[in-house]
Amino acid sequence: MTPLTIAIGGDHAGLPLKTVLQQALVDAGYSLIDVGTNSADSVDYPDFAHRVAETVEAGQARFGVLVCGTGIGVQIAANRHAAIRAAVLHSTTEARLTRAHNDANIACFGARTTGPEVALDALRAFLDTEFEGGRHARRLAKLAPNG
Ligand SMILES: O=C(CO)[C@H](O)[C@H](O)[C@H](O)COP(=O)(O)O
Repeated sequence: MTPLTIAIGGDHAGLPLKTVLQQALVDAGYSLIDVGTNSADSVDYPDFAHRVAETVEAGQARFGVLVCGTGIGVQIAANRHAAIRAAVLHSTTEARLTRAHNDANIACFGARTTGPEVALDALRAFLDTEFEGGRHARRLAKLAPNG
């Protein structure tokens, strides 16, 4: 079976947590598209958020993972793309519900706000939860521009 592909990226502030999440995803058998950054040099988080969003929008990856200092900047940038529903996660409950109810396709994390164990648990819950559809699909339709 073809492994699920995940696009991953983030800025310098997110790099320590991105590295942990990236290794865990590889160990779990996922195929990764890493858009960077991979150095501690200061960079701009929207550049990496847009790359991950574009990769998911193009269907080259099923899900995206984004990491910056708080997860908020990358979430804002990714959500400017029409096909993207990006959510900042601080718990397994948020991860499960944003997949089940919002059909979120990008998980965002804050390396300065969320520890690696909590982030890893949340990412696993995000990837293991299916969208429930039904009433939630009707609501998602209303998220479309001018919806
Ligand atoms: O954009 C952010 C907040 O949503 C991210 O946390 C960035 O990583 C942060 O702004 C980077 O800050 P720095 O002082 O340039 O390291």
